[in-house]
Amino acid sequence: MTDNVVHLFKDPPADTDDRAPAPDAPAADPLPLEAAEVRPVPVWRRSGRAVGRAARDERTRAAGRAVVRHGSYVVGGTRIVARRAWDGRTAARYERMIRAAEAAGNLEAAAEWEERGRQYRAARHQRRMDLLTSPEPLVKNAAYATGGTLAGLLLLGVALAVATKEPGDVVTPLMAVVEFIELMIVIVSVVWGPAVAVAPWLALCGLWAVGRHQQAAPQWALPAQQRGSDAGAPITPSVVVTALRDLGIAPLRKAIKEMGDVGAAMLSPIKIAGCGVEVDVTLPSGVSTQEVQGRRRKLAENLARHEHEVFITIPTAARTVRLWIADSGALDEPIGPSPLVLDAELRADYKKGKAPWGQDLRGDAAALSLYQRHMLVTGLSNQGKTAAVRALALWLALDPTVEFRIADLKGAGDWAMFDGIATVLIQGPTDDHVIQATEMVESGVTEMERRLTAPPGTAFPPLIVLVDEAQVAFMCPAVDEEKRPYGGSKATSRYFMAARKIHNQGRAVNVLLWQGTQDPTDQNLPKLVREGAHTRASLALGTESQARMALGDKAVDGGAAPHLLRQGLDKGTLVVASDGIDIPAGQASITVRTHYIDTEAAAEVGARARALRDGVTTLRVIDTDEPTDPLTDIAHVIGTAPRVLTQDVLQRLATTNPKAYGSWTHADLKRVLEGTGAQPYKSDGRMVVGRDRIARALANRTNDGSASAAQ
Ligand SMILES: Nc1ncnc2c1ncn2[C@@H]1O[C@H](COP(=O)(O)OP(=O)(O)OP(=O)(O)O)[C@@H](O)[C@H]1O
Repeated sequence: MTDNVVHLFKDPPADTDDRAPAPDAPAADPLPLEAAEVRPVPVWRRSGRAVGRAARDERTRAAGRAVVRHGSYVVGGTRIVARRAWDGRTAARYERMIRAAEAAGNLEAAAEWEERGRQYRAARHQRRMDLLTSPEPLVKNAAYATGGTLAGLLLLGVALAVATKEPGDVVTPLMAVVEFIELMIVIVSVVWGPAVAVAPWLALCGLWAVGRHQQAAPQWALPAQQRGSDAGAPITPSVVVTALRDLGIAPLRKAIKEMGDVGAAMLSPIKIAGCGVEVDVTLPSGVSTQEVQGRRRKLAENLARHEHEVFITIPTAARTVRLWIADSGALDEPIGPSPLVLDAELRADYKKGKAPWGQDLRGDAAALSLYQRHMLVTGLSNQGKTAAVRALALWLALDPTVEFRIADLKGAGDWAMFDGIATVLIQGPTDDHVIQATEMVESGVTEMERRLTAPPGTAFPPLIVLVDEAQVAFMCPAVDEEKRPYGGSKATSRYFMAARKIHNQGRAVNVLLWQGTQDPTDQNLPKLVREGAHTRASLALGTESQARMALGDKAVDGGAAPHLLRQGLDKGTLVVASDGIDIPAGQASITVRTHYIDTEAAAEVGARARALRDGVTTLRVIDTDEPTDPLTDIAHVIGTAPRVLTQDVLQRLATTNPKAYGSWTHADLKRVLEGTGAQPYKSDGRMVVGRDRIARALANRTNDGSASAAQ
């Protein structure tokens, strides 16, 4: 019969699993390795993997998060509503505020809250006592009200009956009220059932809404846009308090925990300040302002900002730190061009004016008074030091009474636009340039000493002696013929001693030293020279110890942190310590983002400054080995001015060629010019040398020369 069976499938598969091999069957070959590995995986393991895959699937996780989130909203909302109700019914709020004030060490506020709590309790007690005695008047009042209403309705009915002449109308108003009440009862009896059914759901929705509004769910369960994307999030009191709490300062954490919800009592109102916000934090007792300052990076990260976007300063109020928190990325936006470039009519006033330098972090204009202040600007290389000092010099150049003597010891042409403005312009990095720069500073000392011996009441035009890249001078190994070094910081070091002398006495007679220096060390910027400057400003620096050199301990202890500026990114941003700039009360320094005036724009401003001046001749120091021709040199130092004071001629000659003219007196000048027809003469009561007379003397000499040559 089996032969007659027709299989409905082709070659049925051999079911090797279920059937044991026949005892007499030949032993099967052992399975090759590959075959062993593809053995089916047990069902339990496959199901486990499938469950794991499903659990890891993003859709499952999103669904899980949604369930937890919405559940948490309800639970959190219930907690919040319950606490609000509890706060409303009890004195818990006052207790909490007292604890917060105590934790913050503010005993005055604690006493005030205690008093408010006492008043609240007294009022509550009074209400309860009133409740005990209230039923009798309540009943009475209800009886009066009912009687009054009935009487009123009847009166109305009587009036109606008189009007309609229907005696039955007396009760019409009364019946209308009865019918209305009946209708209400019907409505309530109809609505009551569904209302009772719906009310719990409405309450649930309300609690959910409260929880959702307060984001009362774990961070990980929140929607993606609220979770972890707090970079640049607005700064709210709770964000600041949480950031402070998580700063890792145990007493601060403990105090904030004790304050609970009212930790924000430590904060002043958060104010918009430029491209960021500002808030003062009164620290609880036991927490020092220094501890908070020392954790700037952590605080910034807790506030979802970069370190350079948070500034911590110490205002006047005790135990208080002032936080300035930039809007995310705002500090990387450039500030606008300088008013010097924008306003072609701008003029400077050395004494009363302020140089428009840039903006402070609040976005307010930062202007610096340069009146009688020595200046030191430091920073790492290529951070904008020259541009910052030059911006100030360009502004001051718009006051034609100011004389500049400039040595640029880099010599890359950054100061070339001062040709025709400065009376001395040295540009170059070699030892020879340092020697000339030193002699230029020494000529400043000579001028200062002359002024110091002038009769009291003499007015002195400002003289700015400016050395850019002054570290080159301090590091110069050259020595003069008396073996005195030009560089270094010994008592015999010529640059150092000249700088110190100007620092010590130059201010009162308007002889001021401005120095720009790079990457300060004790060697390239000696302590006495750093301390002598009234205005100290620093661009990005490498270390805190350099910041201390640049700005002084007081400024750094007060929060100045140029070492935290970002090299390369914060170009042109300076931390400034000076009484010439408005610094918020209690702060020791201010951060200024300077306007950048590039070399081209600087040349334009320079041209305007030159036009305001009366033909200044810039001396590029003459090679001292050249033979001297006094008449030509005098003509050169007079330049295009019609006449120059003999004193100034002597001084310019000494600057140009100190070897030849350094020791010259009025008598020498007179001797040389005698018989040339260009002798010094009196003009407005002062001895001067006239340009035209010198030119004539030179021309006569040439003619004489050519005449004698012709003979
Ligand atoms: N206020 C500014 N804003 C933006 N960028 C600036 C500013 N000032 C300078 N820079 C940029 O920094 C570069 C270097 O400026 P600068 O030559 O003034 O630096 P430096 O510190 O004097 O350099 P070095 O010490 O090497 O002489 C400029 O070419 C410019 O690109």
